[in-house]
Amino acid sequence: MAAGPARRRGAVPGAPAERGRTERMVIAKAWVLKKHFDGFPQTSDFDLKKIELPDLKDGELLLESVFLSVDPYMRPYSRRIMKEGDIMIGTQVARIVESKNPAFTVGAFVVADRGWRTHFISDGQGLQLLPSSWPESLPKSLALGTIGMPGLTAYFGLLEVCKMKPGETVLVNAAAGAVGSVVGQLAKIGGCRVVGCAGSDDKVAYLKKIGFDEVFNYKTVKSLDEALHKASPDGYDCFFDNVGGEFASVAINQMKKYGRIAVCGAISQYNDSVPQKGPYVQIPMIFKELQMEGFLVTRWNNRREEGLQALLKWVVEGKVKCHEQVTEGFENMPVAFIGMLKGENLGKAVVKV
Ligand SMILES: NC(=O)C1=CN([C@@H]2O[C@H](COP(=O)(O)OP(=O)(O)OC[C@H]3O[C@@H](n4cnc5c(N)ncnc54)[C@H](OP(=O)(O)O)[C@@H]3O)[C@@H](O)[C@H]2O)C=CC1
Ligand SMILES: CCCCCCC/C=C/C=O
Repeated sequence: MAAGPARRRGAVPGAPAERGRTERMVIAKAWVLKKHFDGFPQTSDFDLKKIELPDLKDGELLLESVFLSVDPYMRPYSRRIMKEGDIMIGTQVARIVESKNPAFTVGAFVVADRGWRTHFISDGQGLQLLPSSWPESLPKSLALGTIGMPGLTAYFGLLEVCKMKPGETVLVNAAAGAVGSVVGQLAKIGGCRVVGCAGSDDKVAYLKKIGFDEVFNYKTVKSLDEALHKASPDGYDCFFDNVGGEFASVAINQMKKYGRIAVCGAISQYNDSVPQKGPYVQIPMIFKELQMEGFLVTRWNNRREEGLQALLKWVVEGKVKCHEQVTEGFENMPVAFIGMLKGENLGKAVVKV
């Protein structure tokens, strides 16, 4: 790893999860969506609840979350799949603390998809054990980032959607984030020239350190169009778009003929109450004969192991560097989520319970 985890300044260390134990009674804490987000999420949109967990039945296990992920998709998905009062969606690295299921050993770590909660009971379905070759020295939180869903998004988006080839020029925005930082490093491994854009000078410095060829702060350049042109006067073969909106509208005009655009995310639009209007993509698409493809990482669920093994190997070999923005304390989940949407994270934003 290039750098150790960054601790959010001013974060309140989390109190240990409450265990009102009589025999095995566990009281889980969970964050629920109190009110659907309207514009930018507010801490008042969330409520912290306590849930008493029942005793384990045969075949079940009790898990405690150790790290939880805060991801941009939670913002648009909340409207699509959640109702007010639901526990916030999300994934965690969790440790098995009790097991009445012979397939799962106490002490093992898994990636689970059980939302913003400190403890939960599972029958084992859907739990993903960390790869057996995971080195003891490697932070398990990386299973939510570089060696997890965001890393897989970079891997499949570049290989299968951008179809990058050695010698090509790749553009990626939100480049210092969980997906973008992996996109740039994989593109370098693949023999490409990489241009990245990020929203602070610290992020720009980090991207240079991990091998990006050209980087700029999109918030301080006078003209995005000029900055993109200066970074690659011949244009771009591949554009891995994490941002959408105005950035994408400008960048599309700098694509080379037959360029490929992987539409991965549109974070600049997730908090809009009123949808943004054009410019529209058709004219550059036609005259540059571009391919533009939206994708969800889940399309390659059947190749998850392949992707994770490749990412783990590159991380262990030091070819892919990782940075994490660790917020301490389950109580700070909403703060960490909102901070990530504001761009406060360098690398993957996670919460340590
Ligand atoms: N299609 C798929 O399957 C998946 C898609 N995604 C998408 O990939 C993108 C990146 O996700 P992830 O790496 O997890 O998140 P990041 O770790 O990159 O965190 C989000 C970053 O987005 C940037 N950002 C926030 N608001 C804006 C804005 N208005 N304009 C430009 N940049 C902004 C900020 O960086 P900065 O300081 O540079 O502005 C912020 O740090 C998201 O759009 C997400 O939805 C993620 C996973 C899977
Ligand atoms: C349970 C994890 C689901 C991950 C799906 C990620 C799709 C992301 C889309 C946009 O951010």
